[in-house]
Amino acid sequence: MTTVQAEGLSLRFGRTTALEGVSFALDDGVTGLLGPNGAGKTTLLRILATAIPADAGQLRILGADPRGAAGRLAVRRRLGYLPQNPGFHQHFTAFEFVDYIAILKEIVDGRHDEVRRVLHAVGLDDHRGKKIKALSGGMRQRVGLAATLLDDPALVILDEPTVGLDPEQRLRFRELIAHIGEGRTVLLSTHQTEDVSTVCQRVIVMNQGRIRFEGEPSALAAVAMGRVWTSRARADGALAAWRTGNGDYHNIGDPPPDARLVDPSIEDGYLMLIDAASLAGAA
Ligand SMILES: Nc1ncnc2c1ncn2[C@@H]1O[C@H](COP(=O)(O)OP(=O)(O)OP(=O)(O)O)[C@@H](O)[C@H]1O
Repeated sequence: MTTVQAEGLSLRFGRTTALEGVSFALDDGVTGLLGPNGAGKTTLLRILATAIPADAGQLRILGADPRGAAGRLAVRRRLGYLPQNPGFHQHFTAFEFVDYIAILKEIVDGRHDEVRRVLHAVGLDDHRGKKIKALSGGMRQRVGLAATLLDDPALVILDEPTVGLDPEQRLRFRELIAHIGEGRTVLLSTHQTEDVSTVCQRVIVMNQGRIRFEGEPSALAAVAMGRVWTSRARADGALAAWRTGNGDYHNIGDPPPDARLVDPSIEDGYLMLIDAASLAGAA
């Protein structure tokens, strides 16, 4: 069974169209959700997490329709959601925070064992007695991730969990996400194309409330095939160009006839997909 099936989801906040006709399907494995600021990623995740309803469209999550109270409850029982700002209680220990979420989730039998299990799963055995305020950003994110894993959810929704982490913490966090994606459905919102290339089997790109791409990461890179080249000097007419470590310029756009074409990356494909204004901003 497809975990998530969305058809034509739309949502407006006053005059702002946050989502417009969004359709996609999610299955087991990790799917990355990429898009610039304001693309509609968080709004979409909140709808999938049943925190807010869409104005229009059809949605089935784990076979249930979240428009009705019974459907919402069925989804929530099998869902793990890590919002952008999980609202950690700074004076709680890691154990107390996850236990608090376990209480809210109405886990009754073996609750403390379950809290220990998820803290172990994210590598926090040695830190569970530490106060949240004393943990590093990466460890704090792991506490949040532990809470999303309570009761072994079938669908895990993570909103920009790698923001603010240093490279090593990001690497460790990616390893955890890859592991979590084995045998369940994970939707990972991110600004980092590297998150997508390292752990995602599929990727969705959003911009201005619409889906611009859905497919495998390699297919996202292929969007820029024949449109990426290097040059000694900044190329005229490139949509985006930046100087690389060896002093050459990396250019995206319509190449001149004698251009030294290079294989595009996922980032190149992503930049090709979003609009010219965003490309100018990225240059
Ligand atoms: N509660 C709200 N009230 C009014 N407008 C909102 C609300 N939530 C989101 N929006 C607007 O909807 C659009 C989509 O916002 P959203 O937060 O979903 O984007 P995003 O892709 O998650 O951005 P970011 O990467 O910056 O987190 C934006 O224009 C935003 O200002």
